[in-house]
Amino acid sequence: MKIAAVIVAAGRGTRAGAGDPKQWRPLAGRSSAQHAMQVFADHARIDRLVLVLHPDDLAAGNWPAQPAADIVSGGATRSASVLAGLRVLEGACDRVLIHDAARPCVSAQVIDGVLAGLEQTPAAAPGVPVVDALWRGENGQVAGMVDRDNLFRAQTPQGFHFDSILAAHRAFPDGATDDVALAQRAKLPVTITPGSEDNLKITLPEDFARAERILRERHGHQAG
Ligand SMILES: Nc1ccn([C@@H]2O[C@H](COP(=O)(O)OP(=O)(O)OP(=O)(O)O)[C@@H](O)[C@H]2O)c(=O)n1
Ligand SMILES: C[C@](O)(CO)[C@H](O)COP(=O)(O)O
Repeated sequence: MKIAAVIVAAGRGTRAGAGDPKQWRPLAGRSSAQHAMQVFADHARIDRLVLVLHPDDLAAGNWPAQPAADIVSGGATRSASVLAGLRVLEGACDRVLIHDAARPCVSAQVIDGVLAGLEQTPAAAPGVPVVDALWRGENGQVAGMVDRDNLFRAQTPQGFHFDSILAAHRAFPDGATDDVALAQRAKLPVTITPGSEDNLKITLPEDFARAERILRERHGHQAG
């Protein structure tokens, strides 16, 4: 059983504010992309890593030498970037985990959960149950309550039987917000596996400080 991970790092991080793209800014001594890649590189069951880069970063030679990965140029959308990563793995793996470079605090436990989920269904991904009450707002006022039962916040890595997700990407070239959404369009059953509050995606400027705190606690003095 060959298992690969595709780390998508071809976005520009516009919501994270000015400066370098979020996946390349230093966090506890390394970039977010490098932290994320290292967790997959250190995992005993992952055989190969693919890093998908923005064409500008590729042209400028802006990516970490370690850990070792196949380097691929991404597309204008997240789905296009994922497909570029999948293409280089065709015929070379049985399972693939697709992960955001902007989620630096992923853990081996979250990865293990996804791999266990893939024993049940062709797709599996981590989710965190919604615990807060949910309101629907209109013009700044509460207009109603939304039932929180059975709602989850989606995370990555999202895992798949390789041939199933490649076929889904090819069948729906217009893409979807993430690979689970695409799997849903392709009618693949998706097992929800345990996510983690720590496995945040850096999206807004305030997310950097939270990710840095988690990484410093995890790595202690080694993180610099
Ligand atoms: N064309 C794209 C767009 C996104 N991503 C990657 O997909 C992940 C999650 O996407 P998101 O948080 O939306 O990243 P950005 O598109 O970079 O952010 P923004 O929407 O704020 O510009 C990130 O690791 C990002 O680099 C990608 O590889 N290719
Ligand atoms: C893939 C993802 O991280 C799952 O939570 C997410 O869909 C990325 O895009 P978003 O635009 O920030 O929702």
